[in-house]
Amino acid sequence: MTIPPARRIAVLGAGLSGLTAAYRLSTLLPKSQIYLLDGARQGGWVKSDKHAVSFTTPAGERLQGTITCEAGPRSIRPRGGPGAPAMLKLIRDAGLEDAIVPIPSSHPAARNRYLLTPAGLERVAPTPLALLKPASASAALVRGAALEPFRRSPQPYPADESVASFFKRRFGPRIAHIASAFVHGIYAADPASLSLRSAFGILHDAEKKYGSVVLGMLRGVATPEAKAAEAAAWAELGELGKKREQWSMYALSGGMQALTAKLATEAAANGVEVRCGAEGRVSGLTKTADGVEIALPTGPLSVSHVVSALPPRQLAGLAPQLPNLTANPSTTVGVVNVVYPLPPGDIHPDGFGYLIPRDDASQHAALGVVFDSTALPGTGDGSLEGKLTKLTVMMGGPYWGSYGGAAPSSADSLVAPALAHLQSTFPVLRGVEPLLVTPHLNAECIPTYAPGHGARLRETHEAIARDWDGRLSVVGAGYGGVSVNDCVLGAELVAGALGRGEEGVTGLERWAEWE
Ligand SMILES: C=Cc1c2[nH]c(c1C)Cc1[nH]c(c(CCC(=O)O)c1C)Cc1[nH]c(c(C)c1CCC(=O)O)Cc1[nH]c(c(C)c1C=C)C2
Repeated sequence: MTIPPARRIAVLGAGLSGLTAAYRLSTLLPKSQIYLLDGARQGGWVKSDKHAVSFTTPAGERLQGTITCEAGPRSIRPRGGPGAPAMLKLIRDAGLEDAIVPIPSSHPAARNRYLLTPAGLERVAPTPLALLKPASASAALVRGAALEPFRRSPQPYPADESVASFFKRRFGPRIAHIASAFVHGIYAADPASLSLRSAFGILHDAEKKYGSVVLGMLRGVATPEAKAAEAAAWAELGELGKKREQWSMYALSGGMQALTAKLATEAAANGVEVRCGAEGRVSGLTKTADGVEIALPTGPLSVSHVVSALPPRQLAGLAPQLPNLTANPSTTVGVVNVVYPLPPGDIHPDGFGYLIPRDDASQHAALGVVFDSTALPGTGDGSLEGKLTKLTVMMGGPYWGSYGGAAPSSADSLVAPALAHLQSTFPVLRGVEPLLVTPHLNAECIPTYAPGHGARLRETHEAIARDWDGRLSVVGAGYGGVSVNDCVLGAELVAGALGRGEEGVTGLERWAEWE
């Protein structure tokens, strides 16, 4: 049964998820009044800062221009689940197709990713040369993969477990240690605190179905229905869907903020009322007979439906009866952009960057380094490209939590350890003055899905459906994935359902049958 589309909808939170929901609702329900409310800045963790720089090259050439540094997400994946076509469709619909900067699969950033081990930087690829070095990480990965199919699975098979326990069980402690680097590079989390099923569900499914991760990956675990749905989503994108097959990732000219800024502009042009900053600070939600009353500094706002794109913990403060919203911690990440007046080739190997397994750079609390100049060419540095080197040091996460330390109180205190870390990896930088150093302390920016997350989402779904009369939906990284694609997908699913006039949309329907 369908009900008439809601007429007054408030979206809480103006990060990527909230902006996507508000923009899409404004296109699907042009006669409805949409509000976008956020007590902080528009854009959330997406922040592309422009900086003017001028410098003299080692050859004596005087250069000046503007460069873009990302404090948050910087690249997008054109594959890997239904979020990928959803993101590309959003970009196209918002009129940003021309801003896409594809990174082809043949590009060094796509081919070369490194691990920093006590022996130095090692390319993650099972090259014959690496395999001849028994101590190399690549050789360990190949050995681990060869032995994995012969390991037994526990009976009964666990409903969920931590990523650390899974890797130790299936591959042994050496590979579990290497895997910590990949967990740092996506979740900035301690593998012992992260749910395998919610973070790397494909590994859980592979072992459960085939008794072996390696066999499962070779045979594939996606259901025919999921494959068909994804193929249809790509087909709907026509030429663009075809073109992306050649890309390993893509970025946006002007940086990721080009997307959030465009969504905000388009939403406002479609009549969305945007209130960000003090006037958008929501202090309470009350269910009424025919909708929801939102407490704002300027007085109550009555709407027929609320879409929360707030972090679950923040929503818990507004709807304390809802279960499980405070079950997951979030991790704080230090992001330090450093720009040197040297060409990238003088500093680092060609590639995307490197990750660091647990403890291998603990004195700097370093998780990894992105080689921005080579990873994201063509995103806004114009004539300075190739003349300077932009690096981003990612720090903190579990080092400021379960690994034992505490988060620093200011972003400025990240500068010294970030520079020391770069100098220890690249001795050529000792004595080179950076052109620019911009530290950011992104407090509680990535949720760590604790084991059992999926089952808790099912309970939250049931509670919203039962207690909110179809008036509340939830979207955002706190629920169904931390990538920008996941954020867009969650918001699109909710906006699409509301746009079709569907009843009782919680945003957590995907977990309704979770076992
Ligand atoms: C070192 C810290 C981090 C780096 N990136 C992130 C952190 C915490 C954040 C991040 N990276 C990825 C995601 C999810 C998906 C997305 O939005 O695209 C998030 C939230 C993607 C990702 N990055 C790496 C891997 C293996 C993945 C998974 C998907 C893929 O293969 O692209 C590796 C990686 N991350 C960082 C570096 C330096 C690095 C590899 C060298 C930085």
